[in-house]
Formats: sequence, structure tokens, C-alpha cells
Amino acid sequence: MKVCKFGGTSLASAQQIKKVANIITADTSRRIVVVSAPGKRFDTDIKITDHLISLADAALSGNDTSSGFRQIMERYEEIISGLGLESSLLNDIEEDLYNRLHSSRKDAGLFTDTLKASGEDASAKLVAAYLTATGLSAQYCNPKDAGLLLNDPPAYPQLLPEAYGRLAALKDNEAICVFPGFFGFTASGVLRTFNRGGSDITGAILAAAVKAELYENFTDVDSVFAANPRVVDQPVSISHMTYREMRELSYAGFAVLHDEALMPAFRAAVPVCIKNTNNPEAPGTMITAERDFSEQPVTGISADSGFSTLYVSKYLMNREIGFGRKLLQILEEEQISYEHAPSGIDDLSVIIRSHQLKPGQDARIVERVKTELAADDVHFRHDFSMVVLVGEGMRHTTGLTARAAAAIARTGANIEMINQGSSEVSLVFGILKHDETRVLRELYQEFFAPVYAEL
Ligand SMILES: Nc1ncnc2c1ncn2[C@@H]1O[C@H](COP(=O)(O)OP(=O)(O)O)[C@@H](O)[C@H]1O
Ligand SMILES: N[C@@H](CC(=O)OP(=O)(O)O)C(=O)O
Repeated sequence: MKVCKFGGTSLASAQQIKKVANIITADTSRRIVVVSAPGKRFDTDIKITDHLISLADAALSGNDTSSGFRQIMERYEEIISGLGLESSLLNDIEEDLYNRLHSSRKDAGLFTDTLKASGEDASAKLVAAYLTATGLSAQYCNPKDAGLLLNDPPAYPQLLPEAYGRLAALKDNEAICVFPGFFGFTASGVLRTFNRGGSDITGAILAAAVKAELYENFTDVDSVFAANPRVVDQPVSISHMTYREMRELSYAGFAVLHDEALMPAFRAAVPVCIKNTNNPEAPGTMITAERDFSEQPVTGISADSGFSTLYVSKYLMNREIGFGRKLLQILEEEQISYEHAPSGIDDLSVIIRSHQLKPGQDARIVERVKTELAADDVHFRHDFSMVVLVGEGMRHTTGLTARAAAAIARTGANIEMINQGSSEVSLVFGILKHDETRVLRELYQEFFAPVYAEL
């Protein structure tokens, strides 16, 4: 049995949904189909999920919601008529959206989640109806009935491990199960979404639960490339990589697969294949626990912006027992998680995702660290990017950091931070955001241009 997930671009229009149906029809082992909300039809288009977030924002701030509501319904109307489906389905979707919009707004986050999730829910109903219309036996599956149980807010949304047992029953479904991605329910029945791109996680969870032979993740590119194709011109394809490599790359910018989608597949030893809905014959990228040794030490290079650094200096910091704990405790109390924490004898930098900082919070944290820890120098710096080189072969290769540092130096960018050795498969460079594109292209040239030369 295979679990297939189709991303927003694969469901953006009636024409795309027809391709999805052909893919499912072509292989009878594709029994569980996880869908995202309709995504972008063209570069400047707006995803249904973004429309839904705007609609929730408008409702919460007491603004007009009618035009946002209409725009969303127009997308569904176009899809339903393009697929020749009954208009009663459109009425059901409209009624459902209306009810969600008029549900309790007491908890703004949960209200927004309820609206956001409607995109995936409507998509699953549409796809199930279309598959049925083409003669397949297919059924919409409700995550609540199926038992996709999540932890309670405000903790970061995660599956409760006991959910796997109930979800395993999906493999006994007679009909093809069309399952909305991106959301689940707490034990008390409250709807919660994963964070953006989270339908990939749903797909991985179901694949693990039913112990699928393969988790196919259909998107709009033939494979995972060694660098973001929007930044590097025609990067080389990766035919095979490990879960660890993909996790590190998707953590920092490879938007093609959510980084949290790797662990469920890894734990259940389900191979993952990234494939293209627009070119399903292409072999795609296989992701497994091991891969054959290759001459190429670096598998991929990713880059992501939106980082801030909290720099703390205190003479004899290395002798002060508990300094690091106290610093991290301040961040914990401020509800901030951290990504890296490189340190020296008297200095420590804590790198965080900037979006977590509320207005004025950085100044408050600086003040707290200064007074509570009697630090000599404390300041925040913003607008950093992390560039990450990833490859299973890296730890066996000498001189790699020197090559990467020399390539970065050629761009004129300054290396603000290096994190090497914490992970066996990655090497992280902190640089200023405005250097990111140049650095990524130069690193790509350094490690992948010889591949072109050999072709
Ligand atoms: N290294 C990479 N390899 C392939 N695609 C990448 C990479 N980095 C970023 N992407 C982008 O990821 C996109 C696919 O992810 P996404 O937009 O989330 O698709 P979907 O709608 O199918 O979920 C591609 O169109 C591509 O632009
Ligand atoms: N629709 C949600 C969840 C998702 O996974 O979408 P996509 O598969 O289009 O990345 C989002 O936009 O975040």
C-alpha cells in the first residue's frame, strides 16, 4: 500500500485535479491520498490557505469579510464546474465555511486554525467526489473519526503517539481514503493545524501508521535539487538521499518537503519519494535511511533568512556554573526557542528565529540578561541567514570547511558564525541576509560546478 500526498500546486485547478486522478488510477496500490488546499495556479496567485488566513484576520479585527469569502468560493466554484461535479458540493463547502466564520472567536488562534483547515477539508471532499465520478471507489476521511489526535495548545502541535494505533485501521478501508492534510483534533475535540506546509506531516503520519511500502509526496518539480531552483539556475537533481540529509535541508529552506515529515517516516522505515504531478513518469527523489556511497561529499546546500543573534559577553563566563542555563531560562520565560548556541570563553551567542520576537521584546531580553546575569555586553543583531551544507559524506572529507569558507570569502561576505560538528551531516554558516543569494550561488559553484564539467 502506498500513501500519496498532493501539495497545493497539484490541486490548484480542475486541470491539476484531473492529473491527480490519473496518477491514482495508474497504480492500484495508491490507497490513501492526503491533500492540501488548492495552491497557486501561477506565480502571483494566492493560495487558498493565505486567503483563509486573511479572512480570519478580517473577522478578528471586525473588518468586512464578504469579499474575502466570495474570492474563496469563486476558486471552489471554478474547480467544481471544471470537474463537472454537482453544485450541491459547492453548497456544502459554502455552508461549512460560513459556519466556521461564525464560530467562536474567543480564542483567536483556534478560530484561525478552524478557518485555515477548511481549505484542506474542502479539497478532500472535492477530490473524493471527483475520483468517485471517474468510477473509482473513493471516500472522504475525517481526521476526527480516523483519530488524528494532537496535543493541547499552547504547546507546539504534535501527534499524540497513541494515535498511530487508531490510524492504522485506515489500511483496512475498502475504498480509497481521501484524507485532508494539515490538521487534527485534541482529545477534547478542538481542531488544531500543524504549521505551514503541514500536509506533508499528515502524509508521513498516515504512511507510518499503516506501514506503507512507500510515501509518495507529489509536488511541482521533478526532484529535489541540490539547491533552491529559484535561486540557482538549473541545479543538479538529487536521485537518492537519506532522511537525515532531507531533514537538515528542509529545516533551512528546501520548501519542497516539511522538515517534520521525515521523523514519522524514518521511525517506521517508510521510504519517501518526491515526485512531480506534472511529470509523474520522472523517477523523482528517493529518501531512505541509507544510501550508496558517492564521491560527492555535499548533497545539497540550503539557505534560510529570518534569524537574530543574542550576543552575550561576560568575563569568566566559562568559570560560572549555570550561566548557560540561566540565560536559556530567560529565553524560556520569554517563550523563545533557540536554533544554535555557539560559544567562546567569555562569550555566547544564541541564534533564534526572529519571528518569535514581539515588538520591544528584544530590548526587554537584553535588559534582563544584563541585570539578572550581570553580563558585560549584551545585544541583539537581526537580519541573519543560515546557509547549510548537507551531506552524509562530509564527515569523511577533509578540507571541506576551508573550501566553503574560501568560497564565501570570494563573495566579500563576512562569516558571522560557524556551527560545525554538532550534526554529523551538516555545516552551518551564519551570514547577513543581504549576502545570502551571492553566497548560495558561490557555494553551489564550488561544490557542484565540477559535476557539470564532467557531464
Ligand atoms: N532544493 C529544492 N528542490 C526542489 N524544489 C525546491 C527546492 N527548494 C525550494 N524548492 C521549491 O519547492 C517548491 C515545491 O514546494 P511547495 O511549493 O510547498 O509545493 P506543494 O504545493 O506541492 O506543496 C518547488 O516549486 C520549488 O520552487
Ligand atoms: N495548505 C497549507 C498546508 C500545506 O501543506 O500546503 P502545501 O502542500 O501547498 O505546502 C499551507 O499552505 O501551509
